[in-house]
Amino acid sequence: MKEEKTMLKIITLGDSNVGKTSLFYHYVNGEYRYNRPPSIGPDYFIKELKVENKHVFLMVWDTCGQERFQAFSPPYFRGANCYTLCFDIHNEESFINLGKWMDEIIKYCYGNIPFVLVGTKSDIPRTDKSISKARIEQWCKNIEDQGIIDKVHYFETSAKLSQNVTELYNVAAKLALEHYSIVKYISIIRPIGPPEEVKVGTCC
Ligand SMILES: Nc1nc2c(ncn2[C@@H]2O[C@H](COP(=O)(O)OP(=O)(O)OP(=O)(O)O)[C@@H](O)[C@H]2O)c(=O)[nH]1
Repeated sequence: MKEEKTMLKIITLGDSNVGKTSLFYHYVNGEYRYNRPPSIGPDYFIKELKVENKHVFLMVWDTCGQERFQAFSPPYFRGANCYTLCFDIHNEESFINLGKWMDEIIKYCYGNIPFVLVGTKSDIPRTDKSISKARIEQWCKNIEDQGIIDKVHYFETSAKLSQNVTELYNVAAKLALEHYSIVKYISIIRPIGPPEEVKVGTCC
């Protein structure tokens, strides 16, 4: 029998300049690109891989963190199986704005929200102004305590030094497959249409 092919959608989110495109570019091309112009719109690529012995197509979306993109972003938030939520570990504002990005994700999801938290630019040594590991752990714990997700998966990455880039996308792919299976299961057991509060099909 022909193996069923599964398309999983992963969306990269976070403030402008945190290094989203550099991560995305590194994952696609296996290298760091210096002097890249800022993103002017969303971009994506599709990669074929095996996740837990299942043949899947990973559709990874890069977005730009600018306000003008956020104003038009809802179509890109929808239909995701996992989000990679990025902040720069040396940029306080990008860490504080994680709450804003979470609010956006929550609008389009229900149940356990599949996301991976990514602290970027780990090749730059931490200073007093950087976000401490203790603060990041506290942020993860708050999210877990609110029941938004059972366990936050956190990676500190460097696109520049190739640290944790593949690892983060491997975990995102695994979470995306789990989410895909749950949504598929719900749509099978509720074929006539979901009750209003479940909103299958309009969420991630
Ligand atoms: N040291 C270091 N710098 C990085 C790393 N990743 C990205 N940068 C730098 O951070 C800046 C922003 O990187 P981008 O990948 O363009 O950031 P972005 O989040 O996609 O920005 P927008 O497209 O505006 O949303 C660039 O100058 C990169 O060279 C990293 O791992 N280490």
